[in-house]
Amino acid sequence: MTSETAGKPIECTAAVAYEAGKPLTVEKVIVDAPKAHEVRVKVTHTAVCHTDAYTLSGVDPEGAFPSVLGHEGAGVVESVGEGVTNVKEGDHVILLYTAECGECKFCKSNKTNLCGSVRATQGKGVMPDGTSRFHNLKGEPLLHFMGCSTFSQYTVVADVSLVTIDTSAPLSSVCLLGCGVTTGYGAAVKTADVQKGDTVAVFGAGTVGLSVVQGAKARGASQIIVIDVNDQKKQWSVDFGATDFVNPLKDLKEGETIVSKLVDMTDGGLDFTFDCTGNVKVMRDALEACHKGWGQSIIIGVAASGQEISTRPFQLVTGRVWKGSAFGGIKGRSEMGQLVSSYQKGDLKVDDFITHKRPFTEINNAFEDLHHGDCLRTVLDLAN
Ligand SMILES: NC(=O)C1=CN([C@@H]2O[C@H](COP(=O)(O)OP(=O)(O)OC[C@H]3O[C@@H](n4cnc5c(N)ncnc54)[C@H](OP(=O)(O)O)[C@@H]3O)[C@@H](O)[C@H]2O)C=CC1
Ligand SMILES: N[C@@H](CCC(=O)N[C@@H](CSC=O)C(=O)NCC(=O)O)C(=O)O
Ligand SMILES: [Zn+2]
Ligand SMILES: [Zn+2]
Repeated sequence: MTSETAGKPIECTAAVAYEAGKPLTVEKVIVDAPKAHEVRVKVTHTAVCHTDAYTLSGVDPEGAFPSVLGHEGAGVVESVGEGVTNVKEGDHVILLYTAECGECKFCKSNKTNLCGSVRATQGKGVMPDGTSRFHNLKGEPLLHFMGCSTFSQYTVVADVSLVTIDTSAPLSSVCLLGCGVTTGYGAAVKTADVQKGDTVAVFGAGTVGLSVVQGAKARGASQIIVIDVNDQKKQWSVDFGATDFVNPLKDLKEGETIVSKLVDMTDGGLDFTFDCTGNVKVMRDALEACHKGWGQSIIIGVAASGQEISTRPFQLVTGRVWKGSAFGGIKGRSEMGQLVSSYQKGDLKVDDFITHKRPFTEINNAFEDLHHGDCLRTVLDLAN
C-alpha cells in the first residue's frame, strides 16, 4: 500500500532555528518527497538533547542556520524513495545521527561505529545529493541537522540513517534511544567495556551520565561515583546505580581537589571515568582521576568551538588513556534492536529519564526545561 502523500510535498509544522541564540519559530514548512535512497518519516515523538541547545547557542562549529534541529526522535515511515530496501511505509523507526551503511571502511571495521557514507553532507546540513528537502512558506530552503531534523512533523533522512524497530515498542519512550540513553549506556558497556568489580566515576548526571551509570551497574562495577554540581541529581544518581555522589562545589575539604578526593576514595584512582559535561576542565579532572597504569577516561561531552583539552603528557606516559565515544559506540542499524528489546524486557531503563512531556508547540519551553535541575528529558508529542 502506498500513502496518499507519497511522491508529493507535505505541508506540516516544524520548529525552525533561524538564528543562533534565538528561540525556535514554530511554523508551517514544506517537506519534499524523498529522492533515491531517502525516506520520509512522520516524526511522532522527539526529545531535546543538550546537543540541540549547544548548536542553537551558536558555539557548534558545524552549526548553520536557518535549520530544523532535533536528533533524538522516532516515528513512522510515510514513504520511501527509489532504491530503498531496508524500510517500508508503516515501519516504526528510530532516527540515527550516526548512520550505518554496512559497506564503508568504518562500517566494515569492528573498531568503530562511525560511518563515512553520509557524514560529510550531514555536517553541512544537506542530504547526500547536496540539497535540502525542507523549505519555509516563503520558499527559502531550511538546512537539515545531524541527518535527522526531528523538530518537524515530517522529515527526510538517508536510508542509512534510520532503523526499523518492533511496533510494540512505544515511540514516545524509545525516541530516547535515538541519543541520550544509547550514548551513555553504550559508552559504559561498549566503548569502555566495564567489567565486574571495576571502579567508575561519571562527571555530569544528565541523561547521558545517568545512562553511563546504568551501564556500569549492569556490568557489575564495584563503585560508581557520580560528580555533579547540582544536589538535585543525587537521588537520580542513586536510583540509577551510583554508590557515591560528590558535589565539587560543596563536598571538598580545604586543600582537597575533586581529583585528590576521587583518588582517595578509590585507593589510587578509577578504572574508568566518563565526562558527560562538555566542560574541558572537567575532562582534565576526569583523566587525572584515573588509576596510574591502566585507568581510562572516556570523553562523551561536546565542547564549544575553540575549546581544547590539555593535561601533562606524564599523565599518559604513566598509563592513563584518553578515549572518546560517539553514540556510545553503538552501530545503530545492527544493534538498536537489542536495546529496544532490553527496554521491553525491563532490563534497560528509558522511561525513568522522561521527567517532562509537552505538546510540540511548547518546544521552546523544552529548551528551558533543560536548564532546570528537575529535568532529564522533555519528550515532545508532534501530533499536538
Ligand atoms: N558523544 C556523544 O555521542 C554525545 C554527546 N552528548 C553530550 O554529552 C553531554 C551531556 O549531555 P546531556 O546528558 O544531554 O546533558 P545535561 O545538560 O542534561 O547533563 C549535563 C550534567 O552535567 C552537569 N555539570 C555541568 N557542569 C559540571 C561540572 N563542572 N561538574 C560536574 N557536573 C557538571 C550539569 O549540571 P547543570 O545542569 O546544573 O549545569 C548536568 O547535570 C553534553 O555535552 C552533550 O552535548 C550528548 C549525546 C551524545
Ligand atoms: N558538530 C559538532 C559535533 C559534536 C559531536 O561530537 N557530536 C557527537 C554527537 S552529540 C549528540 O548529541 C558525535 O557523535 N560526534 C561524532 C560525529 O561524527 O559527529 C562539533 O563539531 O562540535
Ligand atoms: Zn544528543
Ligand atoms: Zn558506513
